Parts: sequence; C-alpha cells; structure tokens
Amino acid sequence: MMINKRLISMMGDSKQYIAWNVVLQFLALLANIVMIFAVSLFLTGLVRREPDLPTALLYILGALIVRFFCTCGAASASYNASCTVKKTLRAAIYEKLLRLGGSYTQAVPTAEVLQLAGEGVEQLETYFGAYLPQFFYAMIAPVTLFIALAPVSLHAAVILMICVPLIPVSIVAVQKFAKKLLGKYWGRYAALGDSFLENLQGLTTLKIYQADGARHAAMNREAEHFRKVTMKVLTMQLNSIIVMDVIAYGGAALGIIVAAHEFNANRVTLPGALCIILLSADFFLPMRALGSYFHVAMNGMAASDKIFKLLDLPEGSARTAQLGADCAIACRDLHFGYTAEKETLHGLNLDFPQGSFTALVGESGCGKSTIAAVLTGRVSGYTGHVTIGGQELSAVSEASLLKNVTLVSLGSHLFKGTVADNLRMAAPGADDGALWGALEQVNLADFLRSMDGLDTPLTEGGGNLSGGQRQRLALARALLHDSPVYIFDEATSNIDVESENDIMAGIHRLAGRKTVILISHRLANVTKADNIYVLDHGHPAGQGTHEALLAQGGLYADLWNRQQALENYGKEAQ
Ligand SMILES: Nc1ncnc2c1ncn2[C@@H]1O[C@H](COP(=O)(O)OP(=O)(O)OP(=O)(O)O)[C@@H](O)[C@H]1O
Repeated sequence: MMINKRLISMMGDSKQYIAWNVVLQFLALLANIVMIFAVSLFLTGLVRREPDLPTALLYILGALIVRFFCTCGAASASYNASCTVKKTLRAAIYEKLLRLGGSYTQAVPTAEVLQLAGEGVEQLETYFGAYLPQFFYAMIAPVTLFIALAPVSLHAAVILMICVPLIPVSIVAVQKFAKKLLGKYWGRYAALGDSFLENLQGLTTLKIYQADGARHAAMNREAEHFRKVTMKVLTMQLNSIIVMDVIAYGGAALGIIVAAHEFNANRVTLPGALCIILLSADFFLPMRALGSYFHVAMNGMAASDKIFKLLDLPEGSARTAQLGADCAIACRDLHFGYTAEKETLHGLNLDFPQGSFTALVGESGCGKSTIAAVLTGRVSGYTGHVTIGGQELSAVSEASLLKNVTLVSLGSHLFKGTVADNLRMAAPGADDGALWGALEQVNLADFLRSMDGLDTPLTEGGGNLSGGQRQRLALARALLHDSPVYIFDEATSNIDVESENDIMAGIHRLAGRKTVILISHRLANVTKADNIYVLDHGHPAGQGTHEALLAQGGLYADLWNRQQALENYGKEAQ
C-alpha cells in the first residue's frame, strides 16, 4: 500500500535511517509495555493495600528514560531520512535540467519546475520521514502487543487484533479517490503558479494596456478553482480521519468492555484487566498515525508523479562531444517545428564557414530567430543535420557549445551588480584594461567614466541604463567572451541610430576575425556580408551577396526596395 518502488530506489542512505526509526519506536513500545505492567501491578497492590512504590517507580522511571531517548532518536532518524531523500531528489531534478539544457522550457514551464523542486520535494518529507517508518512500525506494534497481552487474556487480545486491520481497510477505500483528487490539486496548483509568474513578469505591459484588471479577474477565477479543490482535499482528509478515529477509539473502548467482562467472569486478574484497559488504545494508535501521515504522504506521492514525469522527459542522445578550434557550421535539410503539428523550418541548407560573415534575412516570422535557437541549443528535436566543426550539434555538450557560440539578442540579460560584474561574467580573468578596451569598442567608455566607471551599479535587467546603453554593454560583454562564433539576433532593434551604428561597426570589426551570423530585419545592415540567406516562411528564398541578390530580383530585392522607399520617404519628410 503506497510503497512506491521508484521512490524507494532513490532513498540511498535513507534506508538505514528508516530502519533506525522503526527499531527505536519498537524499543519505545517495549518500554511502554513494561511501564504499563508496572503501573498495573502497583495499582493492584494499592487496591490490596500492599503497594510496592520503590519497585514500581524504578520500572516507570527506567521505562520513561528509555522512551525519551528512543523518541528523540526516532525523530532525528526521521529528519535524516527525509533530508537525504530531499537532497537526492533536488539533485536529480537539477541534473536533469542541466541535461535537458536551455531547451527545457519546451517541455515544462519554469514555474512548474520551481514548484516541484521546492514544495513538491518538501511534501515528500512526510512520506520518507514519517509515513514509511510508520508503515513498518504499524505492522510490528499490534503483533508485539498481541504477544504481550495474549498470556493475560487471549480473548481480549484476539478481539483487539481483529479490529486493527479495519483502519488500513478504510485507508485503501479512500486511496483511489484521493489519488485522483490530489492529481487534480497539483494540476491546479501548477497552473496557478504559471499564471502568477507570467503576470508578474509582464505586469508593466499589462498596466500599459490596462489589461491587468482582466488578468486579475482570470487569476482570481483560477485561485477560486484551486481553493475549491483544496477544500475538497481537506474535506476528504478530515472525513477519512474521522472514520479512522471512530475505528481506533471504538476498538479501544471494545477492549475495555471485554477486559471488564473477563474480569467479571473471573477469567482475568485485576492487574491483567488494568493492562488490557491501559494498552488497548496502543493497539490502534500506530495505525491511526499511519492513516494521518497517509494523507500528507499521498500529496507527496502526487507531487512525485509530476517529478518523475519531469525526470523521464526524453533527453535525446548524450551530449558529450567537445568542440575544437574548427567551428564551421553547416545545416543540411534542416527541419524544425516547435510543435509536432506545425513545422517552422522546412529543409534548409545553410553554410557558415569559419571566419565568414553571413546574414539571415526575411520577413517577420520567417524563422530567423528559430535558426539562432537551433544553433545555440535552446531548442532541441531538429531533423536533418546541423554540424559544427564536423560534429552533429545535438551531440555537442551544452557547455562546449555555449563556450564557442555567443548569442547577442535583444533579450541578453544584464544582472543587478556593477558593470564590471556583468562584463567579467564573460571573461572571469580579464583585467580592468581589457574591460575598458571592450567598452571603448562599443562607445560606452566615455559615458561610464562620467559615472562610477567599472563600479557603476546596475539595477535588475540593467534598468537604470537606456535601451541603447544596455545593448552596447551586452555587446561589450559578448566581445570579451572571445568565442569563435557570434550570432547577433536583432541586436540593434529598437535603439537609437547612434547606438545602432556603434554596434554595427563593432560587428563588422569582429567579422574579419570570427564567424559572424547576423540576423537583421534592416537590410542596410547586411549589405557587407559575405553571404546572405533569404528566408520565406521557413523556406529558402535565395542566397548570395547583396549585389547578387539585388540582381536576381527576388524576395530580397523586393524587401530592399520597400525598405529603401520607406527610409527615403522618412528622410524627405524631415
Ligand atoms: N517558442 C515558440 N513556440 C511556438 N512557436 C514559435 C515559438 N517561437 C517562434 N515560434 C513561431 O515560429 C515562427 C518563426 O519565428 P521566429 O521567431 O524564428 O521568426 P523571426 O524570423 O525571427 O521573426 P522576427 O523577425 O519577427 O523576429 C513564427 O511563426 C512563430 O510564431
């Protein structure tokens, strides 16, 4: 019952702690039996006016001390058992995410990972720390009590023993229903977490469009669904506990009635009857405790189902290959779709020779950023071949890939800290001179000198810089990374002309030394590229130099003429 083999196989060292917990609880039970016998004998002596207080005190005190140490020991073993499992599980989740790499969000939302690794694993604490040891102890305890009480009154011992299994029967009865309900509970919880995180991240946008009220209402509805399912879970648990209480205390009452009856019929002595009365509740308490742990453990089990689903996500082939000095990239018959139903890239053949300057252009949504995502391993599951330095990209370790291929996009994140902290991320050993060199190249040095230099503080996301400054700083950081391949994905979008010119100049300087892939909607930026690939809805639509493509007169020439007309119109209008 509720012994999940897979969870148990992850226990490692926890097994010994669980065994310790059971042994210590068993010793505490033995001490309790001894104490009850001593109390019963003392009370009988008292009735007969010949009490033996010193012997009774000796046994009671001895038993209490043993119980004290056993209970403390059991609690500590329980703590150690759950700690070890929590560490193992969190490490397993973390390692799985590393193996999945940047593409993990394709399969599971970040909020869900956070919930599972945080509270999901926490819920399993009760399963390992309390439920599992109690499961074994609850089997041993009634048998031990039966052996202790059978010589006193076989009749009473048998009746108590027969009532005990009614508690696990009642647990099994609710198990199936509880499993379904808890599956729903975790589903609602994860969905609410996802919406909360997304709304929080997009709060500024929601405020701008005054859409926060509607989102608020939608989240309230989700919260209400979650509240309802939580209340259902609590009601189910409470009802189940009431049933178990009725059985446990009803059974104990039955034991007392039987003891009184047996005593009346002179089939049991007075100390014997007292022993039965005092120990009858102990028959049921371990099972009763198992029942209440069961519900919390069941919640952990529902979380573990989700955790295992995450751990079982397919990883593709092992990514262990390391890149060498050659980082030429080639795509052959490259197909990719974010979903199985819709393909985004339809059989592309692309070449990015070592040291070349290649541009990817095409109308919005044609798949340019998707190519960047494939080349940087942010999405997985392409078909065809993508080789880098002659090795299949899907076999290259993520660390090696990201060390050799630097992506600079609008989304390049700046972290809270100083300018130097952000720059040294890319080159931990770089001295101040090297940092200033990179800042000079992107024309940011003068501005930073007017501030606190390399110690200029940045708020989260570089929020205290302008858009252009942020992009320039991201470019400076990328330059310091000094990788053989650079991909610039709309690195100059939405920024001022001066910043755009500085950044484009930086990219052109880099193009002589590194393999550069430039994605830009503005064709004026790509005219100097060695080769330009034109995409049309994920299909190839021409390649060549700027001049050759213009001469061909296809989609590229069309786009160029439209952009030129727009830019000239803009200039005339000034
Ligand atoms: N994470 C995603 N999940 C599902 N579909 C996506 C995802 N990202 C992009 N797409 C879809 O893939 C297609 C190509 O998108 P992509 O971002 O590669 O285009 P793009 O050429 O870079 O466009 P733009 O110039 O506007 O940035 C689009 O139709 C888009 O809807």
